[in-house]
Amino acid sequence: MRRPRTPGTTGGRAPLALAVPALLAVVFLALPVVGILVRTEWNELGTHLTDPAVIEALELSLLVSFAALGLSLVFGVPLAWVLARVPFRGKTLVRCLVLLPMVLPPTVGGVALLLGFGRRGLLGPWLEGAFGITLPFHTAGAIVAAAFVAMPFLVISLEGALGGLRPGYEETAASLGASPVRVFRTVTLPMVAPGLIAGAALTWARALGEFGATITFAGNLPGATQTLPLQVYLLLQEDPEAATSVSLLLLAIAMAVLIALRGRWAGGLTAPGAADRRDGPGRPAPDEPASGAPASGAPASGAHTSGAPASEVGAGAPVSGPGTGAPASEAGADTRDAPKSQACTPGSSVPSEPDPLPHRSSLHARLTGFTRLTLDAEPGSTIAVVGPNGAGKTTLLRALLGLTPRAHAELRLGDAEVTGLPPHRRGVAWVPQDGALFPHLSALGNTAYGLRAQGVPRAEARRAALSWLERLGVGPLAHRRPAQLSGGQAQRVALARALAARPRLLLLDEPLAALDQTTRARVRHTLRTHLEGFGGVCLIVTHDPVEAVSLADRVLVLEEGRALQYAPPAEVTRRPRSPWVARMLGRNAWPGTATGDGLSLPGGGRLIAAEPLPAGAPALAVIAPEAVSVHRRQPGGSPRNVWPGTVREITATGSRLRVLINSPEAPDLVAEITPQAAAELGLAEGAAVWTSVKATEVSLGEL
Ligand SMILES: Nc1ncnc2c1ncn2[C@@H]1O[C@H](COP(=O)(O)OP(=O)(O)OP(=O)(O)O)[C@@H](O)[C@H]1O
Repeated sequence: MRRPRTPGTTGGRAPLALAVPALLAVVFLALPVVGILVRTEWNELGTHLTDPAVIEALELSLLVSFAALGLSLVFGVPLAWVLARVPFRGKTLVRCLVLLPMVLPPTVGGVALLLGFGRRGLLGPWLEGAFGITLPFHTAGAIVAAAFVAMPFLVISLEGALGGLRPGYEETAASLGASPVRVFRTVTLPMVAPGLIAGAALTWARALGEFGATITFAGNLPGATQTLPLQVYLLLQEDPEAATSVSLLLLAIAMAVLIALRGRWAGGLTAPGAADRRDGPGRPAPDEPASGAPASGAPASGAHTSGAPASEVGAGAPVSGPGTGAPASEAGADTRDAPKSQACTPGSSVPSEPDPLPHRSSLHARLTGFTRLTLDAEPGSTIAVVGPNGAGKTTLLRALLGLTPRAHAELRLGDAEVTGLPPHRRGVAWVPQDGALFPHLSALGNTAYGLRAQGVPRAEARRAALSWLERLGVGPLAHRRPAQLSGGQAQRVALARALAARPRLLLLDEPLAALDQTTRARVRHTLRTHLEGFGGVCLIVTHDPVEAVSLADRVLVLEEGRALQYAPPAEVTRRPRSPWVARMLGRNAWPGTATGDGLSLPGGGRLIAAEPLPAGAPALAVIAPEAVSVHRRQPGGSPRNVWPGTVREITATGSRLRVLINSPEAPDLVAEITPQAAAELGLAEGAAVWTSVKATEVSLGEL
């Protein structure tokens, strides 16, 4: 069997024109190393390396290199973070400064240090006068010289790792209540650990081998600044064999560091987050039913649809007001005073109930900037946010979190005015599209994160977290890392983590987008069940009409940052206010201008409606696909709207067929018919047909 070709390899022999210089390069690099190995007097090695002067230099080298590493960590880590995360003018200049010691000849670096920190340098007299610190000819000087040349390795390596870390992790941590310092300590640092360790190792190795800047700036004083590389230089003149032995020691240390890193720094450093979710929520994977998971096959729709009146929608105008009678508020009222165990989902096996239910909070938000709308919602209600790509759904969520300058939200949650608060103090939990589970924590650690950030003791936080995981049917997976969870399981853990943080407002960004159809129905059911026990307001961004209708009490339709409609799902289904939302709901939607008897279409056609609008108004006609009749011959009789057409596409939806028909006299029309009817009509793609729609089936609404 032939071995598969590694991507990026030629799969054959290297051409001679490349192979020969490549081989010469290897020889060029290897020869000096071989020279040391060959010329070392192995029987004298012990004597040379145990010489008191060598031991003293080795000790000094270790002290200097570790102290330089410490300095680099203390100053370099924050510098790398600022460079990676904070936009500021002059960043390119700062990056050049960081890189400078790497390209500058070390002796020039030493001269520069003298002019900066030396006795007659810019800062030297002040250091000496105020603190009594003299750097040249002191160990402190050797440390400064080593840190100067070595710190860039740490900064560059860590900045690269931070740049590869998606901000979603840190933003989610903040939304769970973690302060910026806590986020840095518990999320950022662990996730960039490989880059940090690699950078630290190289920094240390570079500091250990430092020569030029040290001898120029700090001098060559035995016991104070004479490190091993300086000792080698000295020995080379007095005792070349001993110099070779000490060189071998430094060579061994350098090789050990490189082998430990295994090429991680030099191009092989993978961005954390790229490999951390081998098969996380981003992967559509079957959702193994965990024990305790709610049974599938439960009804997935119609839980919350209601006939609550549609409220007025418009930019800057409240799209809803408290007390609009949304059904969730009624459901919420049922649970408001109920004991916790009753408020929880019936049927979900919850062994213990250590955590209180989240706060009951209403929502009042007024958004300005790219998003311009006012939103009011009752405690316990769920709002589906829908709209075409670029409508501003994510911007709305990020504005509510206080994470974007593109839109500003004046936000009140219950009695709390949170507008001026930073994201971690708002009580707004966010579940991004991919879940953003922290890859270095188990499902339990992830779920306990918010409570720990809020100061809940570890044992209590973990008990509450386990309870939430069990509620969501993933308790048995508590000790798995995110990479060991299927897409559906990871989504449940992400939801448990958000709910466990006891938010007042819950933001779910396409929570089911990554799941396959079967899993989606099951997770949707779980989600709906658990949202029923949630006392705050929940916003769910979705592109899925079933999700919008089955999960939400109200649907917010966005377009270009404005609210086009904010109404219960039944109202949106019956009277969609935009062609996009009508089509999302599977309806035919024709925009046009109202006439005395129906609609005048932009292409010149006409549509007769039983209940016309005042003439001249821009209007949208909505026709349910089931109301479209398909014929092989021109129909006579009562239908007032009849068009000739051609079948363009036939697709199956459940037990029915959707037939897309083009017509020269009208916009595209979708008809939904039974397979039996299609067979009787002999429908096939390209078939010539007639379509008809009764005037009473045309619903007209103002745009
Ligand atoms: N950081 C940004 N800077 C400038 N424009 C942006 C930025 N982020 C988003 N936009 C723009 O703002 C608009 C709204 O974007 P947003 O991501 O909120 O849309 P969305 O409704 O979530 O879209 P989708 O369904 O594709 O996720 C888009 O036109 C987008 O190009």
